[in-house]
Amino acid sequence: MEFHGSMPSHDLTYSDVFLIPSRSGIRSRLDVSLATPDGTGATIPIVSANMNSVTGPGLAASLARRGGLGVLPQDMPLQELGEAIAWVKAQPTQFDTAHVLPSEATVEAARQRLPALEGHGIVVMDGETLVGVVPATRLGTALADARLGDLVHGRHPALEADDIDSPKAAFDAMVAADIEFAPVLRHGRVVGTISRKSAVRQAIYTPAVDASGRLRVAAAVGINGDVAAKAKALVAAGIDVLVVDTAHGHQEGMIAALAAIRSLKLDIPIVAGNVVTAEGVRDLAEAGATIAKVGVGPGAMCTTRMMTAVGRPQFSAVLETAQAAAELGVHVWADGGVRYPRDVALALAAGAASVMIGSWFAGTIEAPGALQTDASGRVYKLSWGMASTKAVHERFGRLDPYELARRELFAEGISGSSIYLDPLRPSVEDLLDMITSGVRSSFTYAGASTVEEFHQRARVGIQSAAGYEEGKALPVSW
Ligand SMILES: NC(=O)C1=CN([C@@H]2O[C@H](COP(=O)(O)OP(=O)(O)OC[C@H]3O[C@@H](n4cnc5c(N)ncnc54)[C@H](OP(=O)(O)O)[C@@H]3O)[C@@H](O)[C@H]2O)C=CC1
Ligand SMILES: Nc1nc2c(ncn2[C@@H]2O[C@H](COP(=O)(O)O)[C@@H](O)[C@H]2O)c(=O)[nH]1
Ligand SMILES: [K+]
Repeated sequence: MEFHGSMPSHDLTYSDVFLIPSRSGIRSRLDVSLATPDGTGATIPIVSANMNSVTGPGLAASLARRGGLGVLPQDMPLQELGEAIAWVKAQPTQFDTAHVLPSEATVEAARQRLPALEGHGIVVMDGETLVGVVPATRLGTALADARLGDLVHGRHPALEADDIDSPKAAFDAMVAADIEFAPVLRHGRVVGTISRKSAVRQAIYTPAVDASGRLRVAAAVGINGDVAAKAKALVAAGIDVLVVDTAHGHQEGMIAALAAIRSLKLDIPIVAGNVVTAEGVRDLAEAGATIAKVGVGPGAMCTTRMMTAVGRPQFSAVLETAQAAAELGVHVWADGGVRYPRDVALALAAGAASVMIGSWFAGTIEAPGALQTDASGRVYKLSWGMASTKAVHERFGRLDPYELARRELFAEGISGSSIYLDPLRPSVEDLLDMITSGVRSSFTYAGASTVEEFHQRARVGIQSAAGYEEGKALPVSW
């Protein structure tokens, strides 16, 4: 990356900067590879944050199916983590995971899973028997206490897995049957679902899979307790990447945790953070991390900057740490503060190998937790910071009340935030479409066909607040 003009002496965040187009030999945005060079096997440079409101098994599977990587949070009990990892590994790579409910379930229960929007549906099953399909749009008009079984009318067409020899064949079959969405069967058993959109996605994305062809997944550990034992258990459960995570990653406790993990000689990428300086990256790399997680304070749920003044504008944090990482042959994940596809492009321009997204993904169908509806009918999910009073309470609820009260005093995050689903992009996959199409386009503007080339070729300028404002669309006349 190079600055257009001179490099400023003050630190910059994503809104302060923009990308300048340069002569390009890339003819199509589809000629761009978004695969990350960080050794995680992800085919798009997107990871989901290890936050309880963001990454559960459902989101991790959908993300990996489109080439990204979900990081399960350190707060899940080990047994639950093991089950979540096994569940992700058992999900189809080619088809979507079905939203299954029994015929006795109510419309209300279904509404907590899916918004009443086209392209989605509930597969109604009693045990192994397929009863039928309720398109999600039907949930908008049905009575809340109606049984799903009573909403199944006629036989909704299903697709035979073995008949679908290409995404286009699946798409065409749905057009011919005049449906947006179908269950997929193999030998009479439901093996997943497919929609017109997911058929198109299948042709564009490459799933992130392990050596056995199963979806990849990561999990996080903190720095306290028997870190090595937990890391070992997670690797035995099947994780592909380990994340060692704490607010202040440049501390002796982290170095000791990494030393304990190093002694296990695990053959997977080890991510550690969070840091925002070159020295931080050097110390983590020396202790055994292959990826440094970068970002203190940019997160949407994060109050660290206002509580402590500590942190660093994220563009400069990524730029400095990525330069240090490149010298050491390690990588950087840019963690936090991403609100638009442009932020992902700028994090990659600054040298990040992957970009971690939290709160934006909390407002999706796949995020953990039930959908809620506000007084005006808008659908949202709850989110909260991992250092918030709520998270601390859940993490240490089993402790002695005095110890819990002591820890709650140190909260550095928001406990209750409503993240609204975008009616045009209710699924994490819709957000991935938006992000990756934006970033593919950024790459071609820079004449780059890979993440490494983008690191080399990106030209970044500095803009005023008015410059940033000018870039926004104006949905109403002025
Ligand atoms: N990226 C960011 O900006 C931030 C992210 N977070 C996220 O919140 C979650 C919880 O993290 P965390 O609070 O570190 O909890 P952890 O359970 O990982 O514990 C952190 C350990 O470090 C010690 N410590 C020393 N100084 C600090 C400090 N300034 N802040 C926090 N701990 C410190 C703590 O001791 P003691 O409690 O006795 O002080 C404790 O032993 C993580 O997922 C983390 O990523 C949290 C804050 C900022
Ligand atoms: N200071 C805090 N940081 C937090 C907390 N919970 C999460 N985080 C960090 O934010 C990113 C995600 O950022 P987002 O803008 O995409 O939401 C996450 O990975 C953590 O590093 C918190 O309670 N306090
Ligand atoms: K913030």
